[in-house]
Amino acid sequence: MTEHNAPLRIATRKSALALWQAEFVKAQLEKFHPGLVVELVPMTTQGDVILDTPLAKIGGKGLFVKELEQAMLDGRADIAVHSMKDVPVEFPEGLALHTICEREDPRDAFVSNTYSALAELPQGAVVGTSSLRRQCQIRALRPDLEIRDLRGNVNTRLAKLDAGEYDAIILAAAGLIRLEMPERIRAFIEPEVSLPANGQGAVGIECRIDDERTKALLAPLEHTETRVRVNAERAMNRRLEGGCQVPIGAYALLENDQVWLRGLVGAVDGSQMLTAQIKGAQSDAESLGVQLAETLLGMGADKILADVYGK
Ligand SMILES: NCc1[nH]cc(CCC(=O)O)c1CC(=O)O
Repeated sequence: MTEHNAPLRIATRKSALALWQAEFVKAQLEKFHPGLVVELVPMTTQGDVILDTPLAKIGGKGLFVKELEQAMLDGRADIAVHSMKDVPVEFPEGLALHTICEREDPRDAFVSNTYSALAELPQGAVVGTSSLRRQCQIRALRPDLEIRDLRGNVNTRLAKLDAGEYDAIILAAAGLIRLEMPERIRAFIEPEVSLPANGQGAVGIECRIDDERTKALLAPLEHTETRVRVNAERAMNRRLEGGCQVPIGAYALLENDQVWLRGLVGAVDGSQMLTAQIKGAQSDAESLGVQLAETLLGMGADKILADVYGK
């Protein structure tokens, strides 16, 4: 048993963005619970070490969370803070996503030192992104552009842009805003052009399901609207078995008491892009996600995803 005044330990990756998110949760916890001591436990994950192989080939985003989850299961840490879009849809036994914090801007951002928007890029311009979701949507809009892989954390990606390797790169706006580089965003790419990844811009907190003290401490950080939106988006991905890095977009908005969920499944080469949408009651957020996934599967998403996974 943990003593009631023991420090709360946050397992975190060491990238600038991961540390920002961990510090953000630490500050929130300290604000809500004066006197609580919160410590960061920085860790290196497999995903941080293997930088030269496309993510889909080495087992996907789960590689960024495994070590953090083991630390919680071993009792070396109490919580892990994640970018929701990097959290696999299923959790290991004994752990759960307990809290979802208020969402930052969910849109993709166009970043360039030369051009001010996607539409202004000249024919054949080189665009960097390693996200299949971004690739297929950009290809559908601008088949003339040359898309090249771009890996690494946010600062590494910006350095590659600045070194002249790309004419432009696409990043999540949320990362640039959090790292206090909003001026890097030359244009926001609206969801109509690039549907965001499920959970993009939201921070989630994972802990042991039997850790009542930690769950009580986390309760005030929960943001209900974000939770409903992300639940709908993740339910869609889960039904599509979009566990790996796949060209899937899922984006929910709340309108009055309704959820408006849009989904997208694309072929990587831009040859096919399926989109669908659904509206319904907030209390049905998850079943709306499942229904939308089934609509997309019925439109042919099953064949596209089988090709991506090489099944
Ligand atoms: N895949 C990496 C990743 N995971 C979370 C963010 C930041 C935005 C967020 O919190 O969703 C980023 C960077 C990016 O996609 O540009």
